[in-house]
Amino acid sequence: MESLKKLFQPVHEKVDETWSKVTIVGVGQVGMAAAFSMLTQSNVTNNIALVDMMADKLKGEMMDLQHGSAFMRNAKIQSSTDYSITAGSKICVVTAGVRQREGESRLDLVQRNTDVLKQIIPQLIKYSPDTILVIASNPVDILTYVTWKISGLPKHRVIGSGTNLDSARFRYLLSDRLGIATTSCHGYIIGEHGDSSVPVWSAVNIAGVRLSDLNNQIGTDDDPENWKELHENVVKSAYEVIKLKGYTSWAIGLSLAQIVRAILTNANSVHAVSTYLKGEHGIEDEVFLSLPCVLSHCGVSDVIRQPLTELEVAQLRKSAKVMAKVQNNIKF
Ligand SMILES: NC(=O)c1ccc[n+]([C@@H]2O[C@H](COP(=O)([O-])OP(=O)(O)OC[C@H]3O[C@@H](n4cnc5c(N)ncnc54)[C@H](O)[C@@H]3O)[C@@H](O)[C@H]2O)c1
Ligand SMILES: O=C1N[C@](c2ccsc2)(c2cccc(Nc3ccc(F)cc3)n2)CC(O)=C1Sc1ccccc1Cl
Repeated sequence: MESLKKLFQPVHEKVDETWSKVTIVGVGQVGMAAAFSMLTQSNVTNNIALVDMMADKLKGEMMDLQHGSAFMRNAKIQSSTDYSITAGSKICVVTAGVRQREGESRLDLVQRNTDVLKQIIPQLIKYSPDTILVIASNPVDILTYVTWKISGLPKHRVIGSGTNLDSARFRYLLSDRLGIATTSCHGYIIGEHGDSSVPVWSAVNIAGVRLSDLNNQIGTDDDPENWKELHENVVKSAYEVIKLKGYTSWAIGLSLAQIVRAILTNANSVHAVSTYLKGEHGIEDEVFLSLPCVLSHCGVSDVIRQPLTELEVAQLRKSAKVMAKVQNNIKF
């Protein structure tokens, strides 16, 4: 320690900051893309705890990230299979899960991932009782509901990534078709994440110019410009990416980092995420589906009430019934 005394004079004990601590459970493709995004994107966090059940993979991913510290902002990156490492996390992002087996039914997958969440969620709450849970594991809307039930947290502190990725892909495709930056192309996909999501055509706009005002058949089968294909390609591109690289990671990782940034910075910004929707648009069941939500330090502070067509409402209510039916068969 003698040489260090020549290097610097301690003035005050350093503080272990946890005000922006984020836990990521699951160091697979999604979890590590999320960790990398959070540590390298601006204004997210420099304090990450990684948890997984595969000890060697976990340590390897932690070390590999730590070795990039020279390119980060004083990052603190820790990991353990022991959940005590997660203590004091403001946000816990759950990407852990088992993959759908060939021919496996959605319900069977849900039950297996429910059993995974029954191991994870109580441990997270034990060490961070005030945390906000962000779920990415699929089927994300049902698993967000499962997390809400297991955790006992209030609904504003249990958030699913929902159609955040769907909406991002939709905006990219819109941007690509118009030749305008994606950040200036606005649109929301709502409802159930994945194959049954719902595009809100009346909300698609560039600088407030609604495409539906320029083409009142937009999104319909009669539309001569076939804008409906844009939403169809949101789904097709997911399957294409899986076919080409076997998984998806970068877009969902960036999507999770955006959600985390909005919460940690008390942004009050609007994002399509999966939230408790009983009572919205005539939904009667306790389900989690996506609508544009205001994200702030408390989690979901508001749900935006977009004017929807009868068809859009019907699609939303149909997804709610499908979710409720699956949820009623889950063994907790
Ligand atoms: N919501 C979305 O838009 C979206 C997009 C892409 C992927 N996903 C979903 O994200 C999830 C993760 O995908 P992936 O490609 O990273 O999978 P992956 O198999 O690469 O990683 C999953 C990780 O979870 C870990 N894990 C499993 N059980 C665990 C437990 N009980 N405790 C701790 N860790 C555990 C595994 O060890 C593995 O490292 C999947 O459910 C996938 O469908 C969602
Ligand atoms: O980009 C993805 N990749 C996944 C994936 C990642 C690793 S293995 C599969 C994907 C891709 C294609 C289909 C599909 N279906 C699925 C349905 C229920 C589940 F529980 C799990 C997966 N999932 C997981 C997923 O949710 C996405 S987004 C996505 C999927 C389908 C339609 C539209 C979108 Cl925006």
